[in-house]
Amino acid sequence: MIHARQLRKSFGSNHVLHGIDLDVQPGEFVVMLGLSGAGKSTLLRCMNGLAQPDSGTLQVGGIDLMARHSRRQLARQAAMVFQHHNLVPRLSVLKNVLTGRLGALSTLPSMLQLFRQSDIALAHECLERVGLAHKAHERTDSLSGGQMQRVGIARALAQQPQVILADEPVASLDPKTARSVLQYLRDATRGLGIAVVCNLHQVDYAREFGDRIVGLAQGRMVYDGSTHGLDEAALQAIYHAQPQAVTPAAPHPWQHAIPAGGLL
Ligand SMILES: Nc1ncnc2c1ncn2[C@@H]1O[C@H](COP(=O)(O)OP(=O)(O)OP(=O)(O)O)[C@@H](O)[C@H]1O
Repeated sequence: MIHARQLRKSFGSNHVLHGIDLDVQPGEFVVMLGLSGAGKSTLLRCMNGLAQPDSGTLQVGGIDLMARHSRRQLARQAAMVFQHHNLVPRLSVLKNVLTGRLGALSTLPSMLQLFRQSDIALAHECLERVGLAHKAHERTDSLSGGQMQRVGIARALAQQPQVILADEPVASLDPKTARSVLQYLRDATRGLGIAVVCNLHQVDYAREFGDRIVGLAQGRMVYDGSTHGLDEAALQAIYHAQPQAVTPAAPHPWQHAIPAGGLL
């Protein structure tokens, strides 16, 4: 699904990603943790084709993101769920979900938004997966924040992607609603074998919903392992990072979980 090797990205003199190695399998729910500025969004943006890595290799759903590719080609493999859901408020819930099908239409039908019956059926099915089938014909701005985020998930599912990239999808939601949204995201993607990489700031949610945790600190992967292995030492490395201390010469108890070559 996702294969990154020695991925590096800088903005001018700001070296943001320092050689990331990451493999994500179908159906896996990977939560990415790290301080603000650790490089989590930049890594997701590289995977979504919104940022171009400087070097290394990166494949998402079989597409080589270091080579030329079309947005449409990538949209069929990777869908994004945003913090502020990026929906069109005045459109119906169903129409917002159908925008996830635009990349699958040829140019003219896409410009005229002429959806096929099969696209409409799929959009209804995606709404059902997030428990919102009954809201299909309501205006999107009549929904609550949690419901809107579920529409964002349904739109991503409607792309029929192999990978969903979620950038802090529950940052603006109360804890109960946040849990319900993450539950829908996990259940829907697991049922369909879609790989998820989800940036979160809440360690509790990461432990509850992640199959696996990836910890970034100052653009380096300092933890890659199970939720059970996310102990104090791992949290210390992620949130109080001194990257020069995290080297093969000074192993941490959880270091076995990090792929070879993934520390520098
Ligand atoms: N388009 C850009 N142009 C210049 N610098 C950028 C750009 N995008 C990100 N950066 C810089 O890259 C670094 C990492 O930012 P990034 O948003 O990836 O971190 P993050 O871990 O996602 O943080 P947060 O949790 O706050 O979203 C920061 O120093 C940021 O200023």
